[in-house]
Amino acid sequence: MNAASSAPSATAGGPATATPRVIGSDVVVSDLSISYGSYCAVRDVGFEIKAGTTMALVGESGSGKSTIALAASRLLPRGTTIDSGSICVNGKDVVRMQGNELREMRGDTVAYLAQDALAALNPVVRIGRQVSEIYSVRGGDRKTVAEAKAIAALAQVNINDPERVVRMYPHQLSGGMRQRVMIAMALAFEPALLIADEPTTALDVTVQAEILQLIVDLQARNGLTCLWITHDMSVVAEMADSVTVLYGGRMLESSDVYSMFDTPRQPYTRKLLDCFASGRSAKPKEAFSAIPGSPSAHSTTTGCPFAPRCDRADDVCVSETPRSVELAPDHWVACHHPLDVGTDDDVKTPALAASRGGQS
Ligand SMILES: Nc1ncnc2c1ncn2[C@@H]1O[C@H](COP(=O)(O)OP(=O)(O)OP(=O)(O)O)[C@@H](O)[C@H]1O
Repeated sequence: MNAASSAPSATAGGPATATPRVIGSDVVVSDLSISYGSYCAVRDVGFEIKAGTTMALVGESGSGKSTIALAASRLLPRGTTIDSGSICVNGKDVVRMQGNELREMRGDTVAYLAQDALAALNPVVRIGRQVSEIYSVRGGDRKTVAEAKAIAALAQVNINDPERVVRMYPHQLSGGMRQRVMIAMALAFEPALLIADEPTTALDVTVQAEILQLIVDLQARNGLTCLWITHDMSVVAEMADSVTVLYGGRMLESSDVYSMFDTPRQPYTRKLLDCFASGRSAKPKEAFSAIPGSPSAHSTTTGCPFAPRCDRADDVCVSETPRSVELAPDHWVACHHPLDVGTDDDVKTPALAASRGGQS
């Protein structure tokens, strides 16, 4: 797809049902290519997230999800180049920001929530100081005002007894509590876009569910736009309004979450969903689905990056990069041999409806 002209758009209708006060913004990523030295990790990626909705960026390890997340937060490591493209939030291109505009963008417009809260927090500084410094340093508040705001921010993310928690160090908190602190810090200045880079991967399932619910609640309250990075389709089923599937740094499919789960058109997406469905339904001794091969072994500049592992691939898949085509309204697919609709190619994933309390 030429993403600049035809970025797929998210469709509302996901978990948040209240009418929120929308602070979020449309996000439009166009023709984005990013390289680590001579290695191109992201190629010609484009998508759009409607204000107040959540888009999940999914794909196996190494597909380029975090690279896009870091680019949108302008946190890419030194030596990384954004070769082309734009990432527009609130109508402004984050890629081209410099100086004060860039400093203000971080936190004010775009907030980044990392997977590892323990690594992100300073181990020798009490929680209260870490949170209140956001208000005093960035917001210019007096110390007492900043401390009061820190306590209020911790209460907002359902931390009980925040007056006690502000006196604690990060290692004294559970993983879930640390992630709540990180969410409070990320949302301190009501950013337009929250980028959540697998923030629940390190947590056990019950804490994970609590954190997911917290973000859904916060989103329903303030209409935050969310880019959710994950390889976990059950999290996608829980959280996303729309989904973009990456593979080998390229976008293979993008649509609203229901079309993606019910009528995936890219064979790779279908295989990801088969893994998800088998993980949910597998009885003891029943085999889990897996995708044979590994993505890291196949870095291609021409052809479909999934071709070496795809059972539908032929010569054209190897020699020509598929263009992204809108096969149904807002359903974009890059594939020379897309799956058919209304045949056995469809997957019905009741788990999605169950995750959404029966919505469909
Ligand atoms: N700092 C770096 N230097 C060089 N190559 C990198 C760097 N960071 C990532 N890469 C490479 O870029 C590609 C995309 O990596 P990225 O971390 O964006 O993928 P991902 O989909 O987020 O994977 P994961 O789910 O494992 O985090 C991979 O091949 C990776 O090895």
